[in-house]
Amino acid sequence: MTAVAAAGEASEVFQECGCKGIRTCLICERQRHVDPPWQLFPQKTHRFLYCVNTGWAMGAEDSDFEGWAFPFPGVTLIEDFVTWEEEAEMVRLMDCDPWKLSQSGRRKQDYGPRVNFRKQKLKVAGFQGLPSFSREVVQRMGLYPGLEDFQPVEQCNLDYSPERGSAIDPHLDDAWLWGERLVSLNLLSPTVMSMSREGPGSLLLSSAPPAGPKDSTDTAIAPHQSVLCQHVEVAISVPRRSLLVLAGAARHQWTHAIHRRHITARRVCATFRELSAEFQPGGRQQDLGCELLQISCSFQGRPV
Ligand SMILES: O=C(O)CCC(=O)C(=O)O
Ligand SMILES: [Fe+2]
Repeated sequence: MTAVAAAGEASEVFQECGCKGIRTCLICERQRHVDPPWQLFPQKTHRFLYCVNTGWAMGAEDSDFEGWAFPFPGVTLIEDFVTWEEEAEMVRLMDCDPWKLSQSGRRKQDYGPRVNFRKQKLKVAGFQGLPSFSREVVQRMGLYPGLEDFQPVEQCNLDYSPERGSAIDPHLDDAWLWGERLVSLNLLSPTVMSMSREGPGSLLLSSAPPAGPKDSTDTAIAPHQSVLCQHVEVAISVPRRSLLVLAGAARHQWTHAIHRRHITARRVCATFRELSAEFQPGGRQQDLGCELLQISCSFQGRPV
């Protein structure tokens, strides 16, 4: 047997995770005796914390920009979206179905059409809709301002654990098939969604607004400064049982990620996605969109 064949076989034998390419988790890092890539090249990051009351990103304590802030539109956080009992029942039902190994120590269950994003192709066959246990939570979403017309056609459950070193690298969600709002329900433990923007770019900072309600801040007279920075990160604290909606700039201009250090206990997240304009009435693929929507809201789904 050649060395290459032996190595190939060995990696199959040891493959207990779903990592590929540059992605790693604690399991494969231990087996391969490697460090995670993000530890090799630490970069200077300007850290901000998202304030739910003002909708601003505030310079972190003891950072270069403490006391400074900038508006961070496109984030909605709804606390206590499900009760403790609903949370327990949802996770119990999810655990009745198998979880598939995924990248970076995550496990996954997907209820949606099969999609090849690179080729922009999708298959309806096999998709039976969202699971029945989500009917009530999806209906509840429609009661909140900004979500009245939200009709998801995909639910993706992700399971994170500190033992596996689960995380999700900074990324933007697809915008060919998936629409404006990304809605995720955060279950079992709190976490932090890290929004980032790679520079070089300038940031227009104002002296931090008071932590009052979103529209009550008069920033016109506040001191301003424009700063050039390479790597900016805005941390959004996401409580257990809350619903996080990303839209607008938070959806399209800032990547989102969950760092390993922000998974401190088992966390299950259910992300709901709607169709893009291309698949909505008036769009080029409206018929396909209509078919997907009908299947989705039958709530007879099994994981695909
Ligand atoms: O776990 C999360 O909250 C984010 C998941 C996510 O970004 C994704 O599935 O695209
Ligand atoms: Fe995402």
